[in-house]
Amino acid sequence: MSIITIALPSKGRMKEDASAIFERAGLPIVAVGNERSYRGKVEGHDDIEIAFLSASEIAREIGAGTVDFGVTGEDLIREGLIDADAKMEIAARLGFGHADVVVAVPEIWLDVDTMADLGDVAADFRARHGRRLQIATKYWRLTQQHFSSQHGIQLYRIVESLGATEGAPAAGQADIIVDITSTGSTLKANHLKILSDGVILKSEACLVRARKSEHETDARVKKIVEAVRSAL
Ligand SMILES: Nc1ncnc2c1ncn2[C@@H]1O[C@H](COP(=O)(O)OP(=O)(O)OP(=O)(O)O)[C@@H](O)[C@H]1O
Ligand SMILES: O=P(O)(O)OC[C@H]1O[C@H](OP(=O)(O)OP(=O)(O)O)[C@H](O)[C@@H]1O
Repeated sequence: MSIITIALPSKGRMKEDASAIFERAGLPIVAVGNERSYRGKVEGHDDIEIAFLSASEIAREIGAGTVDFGVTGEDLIREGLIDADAKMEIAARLGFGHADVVVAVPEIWLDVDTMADLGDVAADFRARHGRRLQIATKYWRLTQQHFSSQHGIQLYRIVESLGATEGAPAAGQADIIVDITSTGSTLKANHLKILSDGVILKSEACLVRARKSEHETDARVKKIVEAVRSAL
């Protein structure tokens, strides 16, 4: 019988919650070898293999179809995969790892409250400042979709930020940001405000299935989804 592979977070904020859900689903996970091993099994199910990977790697492996299921954030899936819906299905939203991907601007931009206002700012930016509006983010794809496709804003430049994104405007590295927020305290501490229509994605941890034709005739696939859903 073929092996079904499930990728779970090996570290970080989603690790414990992901394991707990599988435990409640009646699919208790045990490490193969010692505690530090990146391979696991599901007790009593020799045909299921667990791969412990980082949350962003899980998105990539789902896209490549090298694993059957994964638990990761929807933000990482939609940012990491071109045409995500063709490659994967969100089988369950798991109720943890909540974070919103948002557009935030300096609080002192008093007359900028919407994406349309921001579009006006972007259009004037070069004339006023001699350069394009700069957006600090690690979410390139989501930013481009939201600005260009959804709001028709083309005049901007993305400045890649790999951390402390909220500090970029004060540091003069960018004018505004696109990043995740959960409590909002980091935005507040950096005097940034979310635009009223600036929520790009409401993300949470999801059970994601790679779309593979062999899943259609595999009863185990349906069983895993049902077990996880029943644990929520
Ligand atoms: N406050 C938060 N800060 C960062 N990520 C959060 C937060 N709340 C929820 N998340 C979610 O957690 C996921 C990222 O988790 P984690 O930081 O463990 O992954 P990762 O370790 O960053 O992966 P990698 O190491 O490859 O970058 C994302 O889906 C993100 O939306
Ligand atoms: O809205 P808040 O509750 O303030 O959370 C949002 C912040 O948390 C995350 O950073 P974190 O310090 O966790 O580091 P990371 O991005 O490297 O995971 C995220 O990148 C934001 O900066």
